[in-house]
Amino acid sequence: MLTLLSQYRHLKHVKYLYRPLSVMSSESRTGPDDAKKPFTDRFFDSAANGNIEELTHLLKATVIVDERNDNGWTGLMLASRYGHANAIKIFLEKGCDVNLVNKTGQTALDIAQFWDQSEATSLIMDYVKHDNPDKQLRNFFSYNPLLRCAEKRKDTNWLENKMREDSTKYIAFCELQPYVLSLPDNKWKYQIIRFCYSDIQSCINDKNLVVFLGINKNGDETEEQAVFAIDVPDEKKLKTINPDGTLLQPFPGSMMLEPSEAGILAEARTMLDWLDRYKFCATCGSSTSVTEGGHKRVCDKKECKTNKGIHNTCYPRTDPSVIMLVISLNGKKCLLGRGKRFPPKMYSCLAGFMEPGETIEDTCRREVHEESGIEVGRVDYHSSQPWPFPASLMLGCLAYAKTEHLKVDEDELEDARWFRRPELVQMLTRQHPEGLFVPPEQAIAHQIIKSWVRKTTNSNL
Ligand SMILES: NC(=O)c1ccc[n+]([C@@H]2O[C@H](COP(=O)([O-])OP(=O)(O)OC[C@H]3O[C@@H](n4cnc5c(N)ncnc54)[C@H](O)[C@@H]3O)[C@@H](O)[C@H]2O)c1
Ligand SMILES: [Mg+2]
Ligand SMILES: [Mg+2]
Ligand SMILES: [Mg+2]
Ligand SMILES: [Zn+2]
Repeated sequence: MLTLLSQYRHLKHVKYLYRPLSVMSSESRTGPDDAKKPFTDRFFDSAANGNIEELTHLLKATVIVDERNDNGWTGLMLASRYGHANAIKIFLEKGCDVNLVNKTGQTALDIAQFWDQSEATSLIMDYVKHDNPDKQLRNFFSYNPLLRCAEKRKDTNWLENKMREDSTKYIAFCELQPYVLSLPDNKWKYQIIRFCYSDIQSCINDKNLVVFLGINKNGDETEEQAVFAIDVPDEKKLKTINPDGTLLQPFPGSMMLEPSEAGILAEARTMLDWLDRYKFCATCGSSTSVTEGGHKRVCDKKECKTNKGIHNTCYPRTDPSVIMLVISLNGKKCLLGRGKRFPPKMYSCLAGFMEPGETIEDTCRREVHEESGIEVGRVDYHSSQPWPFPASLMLGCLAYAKTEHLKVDEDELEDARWFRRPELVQMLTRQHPEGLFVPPEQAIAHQIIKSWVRKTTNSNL
């Protein structure tokens, strides 16, 4: 507590550091000349000054809601710094990204709290709470809005009726790529197309893989709108039903889906992949039949061991993997590596699959040691993320190093390095002088790195 207080006292003296340059200059530059200023300057000034009329006008034009100034500040951050509630409401209504950090690693919420802007703080907190009622960090691919209704999977009549109901929706995949509409003017660029039974009927036959994904929570409750995923191997069939659609590549395509769409994709893609690749009984090699709305495969050979009792080989698989940010002995540096297949200049957290009989903590220690030679002591859990390529569950951790000397496993990594906090901020905000960067915000690696950077905002690193 004492340390926290002394840190805070120290910071009170350096508050001026957070004063954005564009605001300082704007104070002497109001009046008729304003219209001549570059668009982005006017945008940042109107956010900082709470000029609602100008802000609304500019946001209708070319300025995008998450535009950043030279210090990495967004309009929301500036409005939060000066407590302009109405400007904050506009940014939130426009779907701005509340998670972005500026060059000093602060989010708009951090800034509002730091400057004691109580209305701004509660507006952003309410927004985050609404978006995420349990207030825990949620990662991309985890926002599946469907109620899975596992109890309905065994009700064959219910499922068969649901498949044919008018309100039921189908999302279609071809080679594990969803059939989507492109939304060029949106922040999220693609939407998965929903087909009705009458649209897709011609594609359903005995051979098609179909999975019951769940019930749409937002639909009319009396209607119980069911959602299914269907594999349609022939793209041309989909084109005849809806010529405006296209197939979405996993990278970077699926990262450009609206988060709830990406959540549905995470369930559907892993399920269809499993159904397609696990056609035979793992115990006796016989063919299997799909049951329980696509969530189970049962061996066709009656006498097979798997038909007595419950066997995990009948159910879809999920492969737990750890992903960890290793923090140096003195707490000032973090370890990132470059996988051999990464895009040039990208560095990320080390990661690896869990082995049978291991704890999460021990997997972190083993994988870090294998890949970098570093010994890890304490491991803290951070958050998790479904990673449907094809069936990983990423378990994100912070791992505290006991040693510093690197011995990189050249079979897996091209490079691994210790990075200091200022460099990580540059990499997160894509302002690194050598062009180095970390994965995008949709990846859990980005969120773990960002949360360490945020946690250490007030320290002298
Ligand atoms: N979401 C993210 O931010 C993020 C970032 C990095 C890695 N990942 C994912 O983490 C996962 C694990 O990382 P990694 O590849 O470094 O693991 P890793 O370090 O354990 O090395 C991969 C090797 O592990 C072996 N392996 C053991 N179990 C496996 C399984 N179930 N599936 C495939 N290979 C298995 C294979 O020999 C493979 O070549 C990958 O799926 C990767 O896509 C996600
Ligand atoms: Mg690895
Ligand atoms: Mg490894
Ligand atoms: Mg491994
Ligand atoms: Zn069998």
